[in-house]
Amino acid sequence: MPGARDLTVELGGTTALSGVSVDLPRGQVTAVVGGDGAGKTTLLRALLGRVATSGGTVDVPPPERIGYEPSTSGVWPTLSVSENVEFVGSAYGLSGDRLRSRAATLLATAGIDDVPDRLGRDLSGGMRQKLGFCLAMLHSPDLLLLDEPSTGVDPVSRVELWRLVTAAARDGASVLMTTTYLDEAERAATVVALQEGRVLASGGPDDVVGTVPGTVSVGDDPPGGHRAWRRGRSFHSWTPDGEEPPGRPVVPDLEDTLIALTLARSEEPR
Ligand SMILES: Nc1ncnc2c1ncn2[C@@H]1O[C@H](COP(=O)(O)OP(=O)(O)OP(=O)(O)O)[C@@H](O)[C@H]1O
Repeated sequence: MPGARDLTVELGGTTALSGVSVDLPRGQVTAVVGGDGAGKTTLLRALLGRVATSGGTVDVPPPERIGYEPSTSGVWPTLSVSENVEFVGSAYGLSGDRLRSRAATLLATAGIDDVPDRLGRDLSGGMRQKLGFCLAMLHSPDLLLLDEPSTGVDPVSRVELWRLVTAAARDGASVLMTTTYLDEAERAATVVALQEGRVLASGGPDDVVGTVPGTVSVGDDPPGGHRAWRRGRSFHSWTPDGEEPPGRPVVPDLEDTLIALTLARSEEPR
């Protein structure tokens, strides 16, 4: 199965990844989540072989069977939509009717088949990300790596992008996407949460939620201390085992879980 084992990457004196493992089964979406600097992009770059690893192994298809959408979308700003397709398609060795029919299907599914002459730089953020996705998919890759495809995209376009991502998996690709949106990650088959280059949690979303130690509780008022966070109009907080929760216990969602795990880890003896 494609994936990586015990990956360690050092970048300019920083340990960007430390002992990270990820399985990438065909037909499944794996979501990599984590805050700024957690190591998400480095993981993608290590899978692509674009960054030197100092430990661990990577097992992925050959480069021509991988599709990659960088966080900047990969769309060429001074080329039109059609020109982007032709340019990227030719880099994959696609041309003529084969390229045209593949591109037509992808662009229509993405809902961006009506602006063939618009320049990349004149597309809205959501349209640009959707075109970037189509470009990464042109050659029907076996492994699709998407770096924050939905960041800065409006909620409707995010739903459409998610539909494209799941369709790619349904067609048999292994899909790995990084995201800062936990509602998206909750719908993936597997979530890998990174923190400071290490795996904070990994598994099916429900399994990850089940790993919270202690209690997550909800209350209307901030309970004070650093163990509380705002959720809508309420405050959630995490309490270690053996301590009285300040509010009513709730079943945590993925967001609560990752905050609680981070708090629990920060209180572990070093
Ligand atoms: N070229 C580099 N030289 C030195 N350190 C780097 C380099 N690239 C990344 N890093 C560091 O490696 C760590 C992981 O960075 P990475 O870009 O993978 O995180 P990320 O989770 O993708 O974050 P973001 O969402 O902010 O891009 C960070 O501490 C970052 O500062």
